[in-house]
Amino acid sequence: MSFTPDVSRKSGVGVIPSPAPFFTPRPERRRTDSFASRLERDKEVNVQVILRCRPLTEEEQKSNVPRVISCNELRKEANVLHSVANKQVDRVFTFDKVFGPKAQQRSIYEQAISPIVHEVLEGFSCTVFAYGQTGTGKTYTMEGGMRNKGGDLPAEAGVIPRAVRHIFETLEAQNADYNMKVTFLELYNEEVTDLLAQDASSDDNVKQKKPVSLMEDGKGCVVLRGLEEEVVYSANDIYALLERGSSKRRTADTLLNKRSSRSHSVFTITVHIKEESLGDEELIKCGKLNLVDLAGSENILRSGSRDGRAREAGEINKSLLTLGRVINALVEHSSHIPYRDSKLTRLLRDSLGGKTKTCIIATISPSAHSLEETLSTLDYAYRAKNIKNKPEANQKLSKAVLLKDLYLELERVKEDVRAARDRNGIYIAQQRYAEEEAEKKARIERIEQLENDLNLTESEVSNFRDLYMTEKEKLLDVESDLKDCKRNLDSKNKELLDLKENYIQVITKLNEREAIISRMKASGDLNVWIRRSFVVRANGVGCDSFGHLVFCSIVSFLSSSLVFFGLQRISFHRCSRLLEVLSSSAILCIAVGRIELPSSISRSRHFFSSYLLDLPTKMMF
Ligand SMILES: Nc1ncnc2c1ncn2[C@@H]1O[C@H](COP(=O)(O)OP(=O)(O)OP(=O)(O)O)[C@@H](O)[C@H]1O
Repeated sequence: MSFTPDVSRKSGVGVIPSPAPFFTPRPERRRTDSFASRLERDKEVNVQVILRCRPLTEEEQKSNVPRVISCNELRKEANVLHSVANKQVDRVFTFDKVFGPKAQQRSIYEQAISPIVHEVLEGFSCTVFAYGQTGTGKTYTMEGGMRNKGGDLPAEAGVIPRAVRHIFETLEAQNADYNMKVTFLELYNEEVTDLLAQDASSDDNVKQKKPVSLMEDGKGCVVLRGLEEEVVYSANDIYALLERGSSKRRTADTLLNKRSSRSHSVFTITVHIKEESLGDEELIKCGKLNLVDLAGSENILRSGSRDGRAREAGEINKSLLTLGRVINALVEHSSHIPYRDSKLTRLLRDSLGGKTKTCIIATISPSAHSLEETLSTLDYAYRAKNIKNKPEANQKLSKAVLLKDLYLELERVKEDVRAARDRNGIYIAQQRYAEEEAEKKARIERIEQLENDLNLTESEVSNFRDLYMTEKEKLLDVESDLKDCKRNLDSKNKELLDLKENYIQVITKLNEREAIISRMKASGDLNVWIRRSFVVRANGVGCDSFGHLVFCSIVSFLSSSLVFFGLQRISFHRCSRLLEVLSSSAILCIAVGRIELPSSISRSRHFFSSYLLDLPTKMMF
């Protein structure tokens, strides 16, 4: 949470609201980013979530309410176990730290909060906020018992008084040169009021609280115009302010809590600490601790809230619902985070997804009667664990710049005092002042409304931009696919041309072959005649010996082949080659015939005759 209180104590007539000298660093104050700080900026840190389960109240113990929560502090687990009728609930939730009903305020502070306070003293902004159902111990955890009569802290002292003591003790032990301021505000029914402002009316029954306007500077930081900052010099000063502010908080008696807080409260400690000087330049670091006690989420039926109280509870639930929506949007990395939907989320903006280190203390009741609300709190808190913040140390200020600002501030205050003394300022009638104030308020609300609309439009524009970008990406993909297709088509066309060429070649060859075949067919009758004459000589006349067969074959073949080659006009070279083959075949015939004689004569004779008869045809192709 990073909000800037406007420190003008005297808001109203004739007073120029003075800017806070320290809180909004001006551009010229920004120092060149060191490598370390750049690294730091890149660091993302999850929101730390701590679970605290309160003990059963006396009434709950008396009425023997079953306990449904068991906490394992070592394993950082909370187990919800319950069975009613056919319904069985058995769920385990893990958190950064878990504190059971017996956990003491001191151990919670030392284990979970003390390291955060240490970060504040290092110049970071940190937020601790308690969230949970009504009556589960948020105020007890944050405030607890304030102080004993002697000024010591009691055992029930909560996070705020312990943090205050811790800060003072550490700075005193370091003998540090520091200055500390606190603010305390309340957010009730979407109205921010100052809990530290002196009451406008002396009548205790008419407790008019000073309204605070929630605005934004151009850099997204929330500015609280009219919120008083009290300078404090000791822990006791702070306790006194805390007690004063707490007593003004709106509380009510409900069925679930005798002193139920009906508002959200934010207690902020800002500390400026002088650093060891480097050469002539003296630097001042600024740490901020926001301690937030949220109003409890409430089941209106169970809390027994009626009429005004019910409306109040409705407002509380509405703002907590927006907080839930912001958490969901952050966890789901949505493009639009609905911070502007409630003042609570606007106040907590920097603590959720911003530059602040944040710790959420989720408080639950162990009672079976609160099971539904407990499960809701556990789911809520479990989800919040995934929120990432980018903590950044606050800009260090140089002492010279700080002094210049203080002088300017002093001059302004002097002028105001002079004007008041000399009655030299602007004086207007009370009625007119009230009217102008109402007008101003209406204008502020209108601006807020316009800002909301602008935000919505911006989010729509951003959605359209995203859509346009995705469409553009798709178009690029389609274009690249088209290019690939064109390239493929070109290569296929080329292949087709090659195939056509091949086809033409094949057709030409086929035609040539057909021509040869037709020529052969013309000579086919002669072949048949030669074959027949041979068959007559080999089979019909009959060969009385193998020698005779060979002789007949050779003569027959020579004669038929010579006739055939004559017809085919085959070159002499080819003819002589054929003769060579024929003679070697004949010799082979004789050799084979000799081996197989006498039984295989007729078979070999048939074989050789068919083989030799086909040979010229084979040679042709
Ligand atoms: N851990 C605890 N140990 C002892 N008592 C506790 C503890 N937590 C809460 N209580 C007691 O329970 C009661 C309700 O606590 P508290 O008012 O802090 O609840 P709350 O969550 O702030 O409620 P609401 O949202 O209504 O303000 C108080 O009487 C308080 O003392």
